[in-house]
Amino acid sequence: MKSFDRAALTAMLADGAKGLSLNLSEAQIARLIDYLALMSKWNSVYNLTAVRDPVQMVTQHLLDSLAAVSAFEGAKNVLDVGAGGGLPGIVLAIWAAEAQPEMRVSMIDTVHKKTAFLTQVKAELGLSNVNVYTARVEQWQAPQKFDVITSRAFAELSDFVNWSGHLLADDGEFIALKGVSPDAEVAHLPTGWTVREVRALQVPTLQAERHLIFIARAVS
Ligand SMILES: C[S@@+](CC[C@H](N)C(=O)[O-])C[C@H]1O[C@@H](n2cnc3c(N)ncnc32)[C@H](O)[C@@H]1O
Repeated sequence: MKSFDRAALTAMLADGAKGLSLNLSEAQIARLIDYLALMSKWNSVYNLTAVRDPVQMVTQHLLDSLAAVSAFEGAKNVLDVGAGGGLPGIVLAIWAAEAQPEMRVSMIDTVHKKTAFLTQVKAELGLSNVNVYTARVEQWQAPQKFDVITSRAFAELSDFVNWSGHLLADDGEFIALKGVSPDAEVAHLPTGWTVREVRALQVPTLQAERHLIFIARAVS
């Protein structure tokens, strides 16, 4: 399906969310599809994703990000580094707006075109729980520290931690969204950091491995 068949995409997303045991409301599903429509519409201008087929976008972007959201339960102040077109940050914010209203989701990217798109998504979807920043994360001083810092398809774990560690609260944690379990990257984590958990994820309709890597400061 190359055209945007809203009803079919909505049904597919609702099925996938059930498969993840996520109790999404009709309003959450509708907002996620609105986001997909914006990404689809603006992709050629903003170069947001190589995935062009809306059906593939449901699986590879929406369900892939939704599979991770339960790991963020209880987080208050989340940063998505290298957010690009908003994955997982926008999906997390749409989920949290109803499920965790006290959560704020900040997104940072170096590319102005991408953060302009994120600002537009925030306005069009009325996501008052979102902040967008344009900067290199390693040079950025945030208004406050974050209790969770996440990324998907951003960098090796050592770079992720080295470049963003100054933004993490003392008792905070990184949650990296990865494909196959990145054992070599885990082995090369910089001193002072420890992997708390590697959690395998099952993404409905996606025939590929997915893992969440939880990293915290090592206790000395
Ligand atoms: C492969 S994309 C992934 C985008 C999104 N997370 C996703 O999964 O679709 C990596 C993103 O990281 C951004 N990026 C690269 N280096 C960065 C840095 N030092 N600070 C902030 N963003 C950076 C790029 O501009 C790009 O949008």
